[in-house]
Amino acid sequence: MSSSMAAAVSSLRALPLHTLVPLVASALAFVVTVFRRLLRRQRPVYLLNYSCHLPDADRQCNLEVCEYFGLRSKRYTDETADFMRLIFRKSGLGQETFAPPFIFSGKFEKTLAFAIQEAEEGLFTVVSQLLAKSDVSPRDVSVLIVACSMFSPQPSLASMIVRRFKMRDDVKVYSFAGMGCSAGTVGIDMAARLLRVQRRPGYALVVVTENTSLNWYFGNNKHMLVTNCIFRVGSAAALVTDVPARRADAKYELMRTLRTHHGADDAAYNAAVQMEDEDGGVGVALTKDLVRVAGAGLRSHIATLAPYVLPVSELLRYVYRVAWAYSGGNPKAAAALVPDFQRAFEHMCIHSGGKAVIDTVAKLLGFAPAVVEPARATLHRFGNTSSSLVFYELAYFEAKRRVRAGDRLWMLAFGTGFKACSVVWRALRDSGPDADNPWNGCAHRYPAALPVPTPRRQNYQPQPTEQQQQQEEQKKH
Ligand SMILES: CC(C)(COP(=O)(O)OP(=O)(O)OC[C@H]1O[C@@H](n2cnc3c(N)ncnc32)[C@H](O)[C@@H]1OP(=O)(O)O)[C@@H](O)C(=O)NCCC(=O)NCCSC(=O)CC(=O)O
Repeated sequence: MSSSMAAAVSSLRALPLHTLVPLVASALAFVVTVFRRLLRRQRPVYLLNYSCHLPDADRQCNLEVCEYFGLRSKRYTDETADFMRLIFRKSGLGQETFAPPFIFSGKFEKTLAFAIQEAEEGLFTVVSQLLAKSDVSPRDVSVLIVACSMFSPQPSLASMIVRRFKMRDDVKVYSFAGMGCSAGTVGIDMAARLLRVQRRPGYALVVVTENTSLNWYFGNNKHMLVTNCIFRVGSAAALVTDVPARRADAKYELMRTLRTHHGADDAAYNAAVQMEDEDGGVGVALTKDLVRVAGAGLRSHIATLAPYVLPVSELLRYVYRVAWAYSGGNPKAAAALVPDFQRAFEHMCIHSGGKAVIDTVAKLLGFAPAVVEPARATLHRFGNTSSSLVFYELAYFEAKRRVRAGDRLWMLAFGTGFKACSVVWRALRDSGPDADNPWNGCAHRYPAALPVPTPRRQNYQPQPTEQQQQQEEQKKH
């Protein structure tokens, strides 16, 4: 024992018992806490890379394509066609979104074969692109998570991928449906949890898509027609890993995930539901209440998220503003206050499930138009592609070369149920567009290509359809 140690021990011995006991107890508690923390420390999880599907240009779906399909199918009344035209014009979708294969087939029936074709095209393309550019073999993948809300075939979409890419037989496969547009973020959360309980570091492949073929709605229920007008084809795949050696190649590190479920509330549960109309036509109904439900869900979601992501200065500022409003006798104003999330994140991938959804998030969180520009651009270019939306939005930031090492990025998605899910990333390096970035060749057109915002419920005069014009002509003669 060195002389200084011996001196310390003898001075400890000299202490009275009532001082020595608490001192030793606190020191022991400190050592145990540090040891337990070290044992429980989770391995960092990285987003190695991701890939989004860009269907062929001949699958682009402008208003003319929709009108032609509607007319030729002979399944819609004039009033219904007018309604869809109105929603299309107001939706914030551009003229280059992608429709499922059956729309272009000349057959006006939804069939399982078309749904399988739609699924295979999206899933197989994104998985091949992603594995190739990440230098990962399909046999390296230990966890496979596949999500598609509206289509759940047997064997599952996950099995289709295992078969196609000849994955190993101990791959842990999870295929989930009915989770709505939040499934992409839920998939990342699930991948991180599954990797962390594995003994050895590995790779989790998360593949998300939506499939509208079998839920294309041929009827007159307006809530179900809105789905036809805003949902479009899109898929994404992401490779999540906790292999320490891949940190140098990874684009982002996962900082936090948060999932909140508001389904205990009837209105939230019923906001978006798959149903049959009175004639037995199946589709997904989006109620007008969905936007309010999304706002309420977001409020409770951010109340949980805020303490984990906001800097202390912003939390204190928020508490001060709330206290000030209360002390001024204005509890309503106090309840409406939200912290400034722009102090927590440099980039935000906000769920772009519809124009009104983006408007609601922007209003509630006090975001300037520039903050929601990527969400509006994604809705305009790709439509509501459901669970893959947040990846198309991430690709937008990269296409615009806005991501710098150290930047914090917030993915926020809503899903039927009704649920909200957040994923927070930190950029490990500057990122530009990959060769398969779906915005290559069009990112430069944004935000200029976005339509001028129109006030909701503005007077709108529907244009006569081709059929109506012909009837008018016939009447004249
Ligand atoms: C549909 C819209 C583009 C319409 O634009 P505006 O709001 O500017 O237009 P508006 O208010 O004048 O409405 C135009 C006409 O559409 C009708 N209308 C609007 N929303 C409707 C709805 N959900 N069901 C039935 N009708 C609806 C209005 O009554 C009006 O008809 P009339 O003139 O006859 O009175 C917008 O409201 C919107 O973006 N809504 C949100 C879409 C949505 O739910 N997205 C989430 C998808 S689900 C998701 O993302 C999560 C998941 O799936 O998991």
